[in-house]
Amino acid sequence: MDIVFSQVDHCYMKGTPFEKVALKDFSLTIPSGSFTAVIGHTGSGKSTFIQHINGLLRPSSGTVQVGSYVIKAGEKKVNLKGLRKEVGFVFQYPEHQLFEETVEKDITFGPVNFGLSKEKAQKRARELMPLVGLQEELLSVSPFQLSGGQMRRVAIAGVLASRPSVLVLDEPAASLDPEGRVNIMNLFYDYHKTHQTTTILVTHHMEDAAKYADQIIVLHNGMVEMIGGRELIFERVSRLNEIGLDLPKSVSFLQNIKKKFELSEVPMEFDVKGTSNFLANLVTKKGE
Ligand SMILES: Nc1ncnc2c1ncn2[C@@H]1O[C@H](COP(=O)(O)OP(=O)(O)OP(=O)(O)O)[C@@H](O)[C@H]1O
Repeated sequence: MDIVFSQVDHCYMKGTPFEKVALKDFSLTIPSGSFTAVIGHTGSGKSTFIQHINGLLRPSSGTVQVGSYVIKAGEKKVNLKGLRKEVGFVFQYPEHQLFEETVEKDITFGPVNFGLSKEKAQKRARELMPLVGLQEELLSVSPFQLSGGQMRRVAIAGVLASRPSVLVLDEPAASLDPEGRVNIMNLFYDYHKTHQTTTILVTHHMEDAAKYADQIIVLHNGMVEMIGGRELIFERVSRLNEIGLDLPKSVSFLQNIKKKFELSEVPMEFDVKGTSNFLANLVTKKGE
């Protein structure tokens, strides 16, 4: 599903002394099936932006279009239930949203609520367990008996169980150790590749933006500061620094190599472990 924002403004507490314009003249397109990273310093508007994608927030002016769903400022008639089935959200600490007596009930809650039969939802839950790295036997236990990492995986399975066309990830690996974060991020990346899900990742981790995203959106003061592929974004080092963002280490390393050896181009492509494909090829060639 393409996602198109056209001249969107969002103002909190409009008409009060606390009025705050959080998005200004926001226009962009997220192509269907892409992996987009959204970066920006604290308060730049990332959360406000993503909450427009499933109608949790509505534009104060302008239009948000998600596939065939159109949310126009001032218009109330939108089929939000249909839209929310299509757009899955994984917030920070998704495990805090678990509430059912068993893992299976938690995973099947969303799809059953959206009208899928209990049997079909249970089948999906069984299929999802290995995909999120959990044993099927855990379906019958209480999610509150599990470890924090397992609970997070249950919550993620619960979002995937509704088979969303768009997956919005708001720092889904928050608080995990480096290995845990790589595992969770690779899970989402594999899911995105297999199902062609339009994936939007909000992150403070520039490395994750470099590693996974086809498109990067940089926000600053509620506005789209930059939008484009890695090469385009990471070339603008001084502007990124000005707005409080650092280059990912892997990217600055590659740029130093480019400068030192006076290379015309060094492709900014990384495998899922974050290894530069360019450097890996060089090493292989040298060893041949
Ligand atoms: N409910 C609200 N009421 C009033 N102002 C708000 C509200 N939510 C956010 N804001 C303000 O809107 C601006 C954008 O906030 P937003 O949470 O979208 O930024 P963010 O980039 O997601 O920040 P962070 O990285 O800290 O999560 C900030 O100035 C924030 O203080």
